[in-house]
Amino acid sequence: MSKLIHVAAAAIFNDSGELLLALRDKAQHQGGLWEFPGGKVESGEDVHSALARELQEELGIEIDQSSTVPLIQVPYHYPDKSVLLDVFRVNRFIGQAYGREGQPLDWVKLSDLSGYQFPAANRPIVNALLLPSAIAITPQLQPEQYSEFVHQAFLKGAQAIMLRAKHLSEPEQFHLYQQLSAQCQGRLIIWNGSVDIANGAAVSALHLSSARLMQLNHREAYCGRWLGASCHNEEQIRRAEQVGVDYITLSPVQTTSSHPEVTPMGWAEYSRLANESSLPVYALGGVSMEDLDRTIQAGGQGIAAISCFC
Ligand SMILES: Nc1nc2c([nH]c(=O)n2[C@@H]2O[C@H](COP(=O)(O)OP(=O)(O)OP(=O)(O)O)[C@@H](O)[C@H]2O)c(=O)[nH]1
Ligand SMILES: [Mg+2]
Repeated sequence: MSKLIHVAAAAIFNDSGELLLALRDKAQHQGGLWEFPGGKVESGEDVHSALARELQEELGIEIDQSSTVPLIQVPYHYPDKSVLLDVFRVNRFIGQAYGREGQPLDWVKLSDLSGYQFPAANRPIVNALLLPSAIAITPQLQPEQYSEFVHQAFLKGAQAIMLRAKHLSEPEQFHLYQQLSAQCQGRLIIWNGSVDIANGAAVSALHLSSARLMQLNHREAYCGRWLGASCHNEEQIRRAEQVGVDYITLSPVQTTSSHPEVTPMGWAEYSRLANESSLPVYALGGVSMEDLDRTIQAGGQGIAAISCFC
C-alpha cells in the first residue's frame, strides 16, 4: 500500500454556526467535489503550522492553535493515492474568507450538509460533525423510571440517549423507545439491539454489540440513518470499518463498576486506537463528562457513559 500523504484540513465555523466548504477544481484529485479547506503537510512542518499556512494560502484567513480543536483523523486509501486527513475544528479566525485560488466557497448549515457531495474519505468527517459528543446509556431500570433518567441525563450534559434495556421484552423496549423519542425532541436516540428488530420498527439509530457487529457483513442490511457498534479490540474496530458503521464505542478505557474484572486499556491505548481508526470513536468505561476535553484532545469523538448520568 502506498505511503500515507498527511493532509491538514479544517472544519471552519462562523459566528452563526455555519461551516465553510470549498469546491475542488475539476482538474484536481477528487475534483468537482466539496472539501474542507486545507492541504498537504510539507516535510519538516508540524500539522498546526501546515493548517495555518494552507488556510492563509487558500482562504486568506489567519488562525492560531488556541482556536483549533482536533475533530478526527481519517486514513483512507484511494486507488491512486493514500491520505491521512487530519481534521481540526476551527472556531475563530481573523479576516474574511474568500477563494484565493478562484475556488467557489459556501457557508453551510450542518442540517444542509447532506446536500453536498464529498470525496469518499470525507464520510467519517461529516459524521463526526453531525454526531454528539456525549451519549448517556441507560442503566437497567423499571420501565417507568426511564423518563426521569433521560431528563437528568440532559441536565447533566448528555446530548443523546442510548436505550439499552435487554432485561425488558422487545415490545416493552419498543414502547419505551417511542416514549423516549418524543421526550428527546429531535435529539438523537439510539436503540441498542438487533438489525432485524430495528428494521421492523423503523428505528433511525441502531447500536450493535460487538458480537452482533462480528455477525454483520454489510451495512446495507440495516435501513436506518445511524449505525454504531461496541468495540474492545483492533479486530472489532477493523470489522466496524469494513462494515461501514458510522461510529464506535471503545471500552473499557478506565476501570468500570459494571465490569470490574476487565483490565482497562487506559488513555494512551484509547488515543492510539482512536487515531488509527477512520471512524468517530467514543470513550466508554469509567469515563464521565469531566473526561470530555481530554477525550477530544486524544482524538476521540466524545464520551458514552452510564453512571455519571444517573
Ligand atoms: N483539503 C482537502 N483534501 C482532501 C479532502 N478530502 C480528501 O480526500 N482530500 C484529499 O487530500 C489530498 C490533499 O489535498 P489538497 O489537494 O488540498 O492538497 P494541497 O492543498 O496541498 O494542493 P496542491 O497539491 O494542489 O498544492 C488530495 O488528494 C485530496 O483529494 C478534504 O476534505 N480537504
Ligand atoms: Mg488544498
